[in-house]
Amino acid sequence: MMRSKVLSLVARAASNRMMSTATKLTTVEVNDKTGIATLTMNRPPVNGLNLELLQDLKSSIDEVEGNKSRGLILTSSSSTIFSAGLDILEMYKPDKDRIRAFWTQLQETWLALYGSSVPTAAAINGHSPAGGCLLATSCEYRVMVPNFTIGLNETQLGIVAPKWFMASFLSVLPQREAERALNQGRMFTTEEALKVGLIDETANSKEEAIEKCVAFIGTFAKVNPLARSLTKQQFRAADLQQLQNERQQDLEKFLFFVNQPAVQKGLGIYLEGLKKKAKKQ
Ligand SMILES: CCCC/C=C/CC(=O)SCCNC(=O)CCNC(=O)[C@H](O)C(C)(C)COP(=O)(O)OP(=O)(O)OC[C@H]1O[C@@H](n2cnc3c(N)ncnc32)[C@H](O)[C@@H]1OP(=O)(O)O
Repeated sequence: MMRSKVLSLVARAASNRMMSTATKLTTVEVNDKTGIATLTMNRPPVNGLNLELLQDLKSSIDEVEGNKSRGLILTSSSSTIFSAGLDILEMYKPDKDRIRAFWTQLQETWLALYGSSVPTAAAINGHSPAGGCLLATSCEYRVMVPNFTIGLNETQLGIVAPKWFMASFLSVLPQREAERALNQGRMFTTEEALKVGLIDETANSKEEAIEKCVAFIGTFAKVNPLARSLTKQQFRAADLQQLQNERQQDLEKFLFFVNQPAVQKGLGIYLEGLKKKAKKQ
């Protein structure tokens, strides 16, 4: 029996970056029986990670950290998309102040998720490119539904994944696999992802994926929570510290890169391609 506690009612959905409406972009439901929180992204059509969704994700993660949940499961309300990654509209012809806030928020959200003290798992119930893959690989365990794709495809867009994207990827894949996949901008099918170890299990539905995430989190039931979380944090400390130390440089590097005319041109062409494809469907 699930008592649905919507802990995070969030505001300011912006499918257009100038417009804000009172829609919740993330919800957190804590299961009374298991004590595990399910954090659901809800920004149609593709859970594009814009400033507001990133803010909501961060406050939901904080909420879960603060409410003594036994674990966090990240998933999506869409039946076909986990997250399409960063909202390209945030990076294409960007507003000067907003893009700073956007990247800073992305850093904060990653630090909170990758460094979370509670056990984390992703129920990947749809496509999960780029920033979507970053969120999934920031969790400790991944269960994915068949017939979708996951990966860091940045080079396909003519952009370069920052070091901390690579750190998350490398926490899951061996260096050789990670390097090759990133250089290729490779998207893995569910089956390929399982084979290479990018995901831990497959499931036939979102519900089954969540059950498997619950079972993973359950493996810690008899482990001392403080010892577990300190151990996790020691494993991740170097990656977290590196970004903490370089946050300002990382921001300036991103701004410099994204504002290059060639990068802007590439993003424009990519967006146009996405829009044409969407119209054809
Ligand atoms: C510069 C330093 C490093 C920066 C790091 C960046 C990391 C990133 O995350 S970059 C973003 C990379 N993401 C992608 O490449 C994903 C692109 N999207 C897709 O491949 C597909 O949309 C999908 C597989 C996720 C879903 O396919 P589906 O057929 O269901 O939906 P579509 O018809 O393609 O899309 C619907 C709608 O959404 C728009 N859209 C899709 N993805 C994005 C996005 N990432 N940002 C902004 N908008 C996106 C798409 O254009 C359609 O819009 P319209 O309905 O208005 O045409």
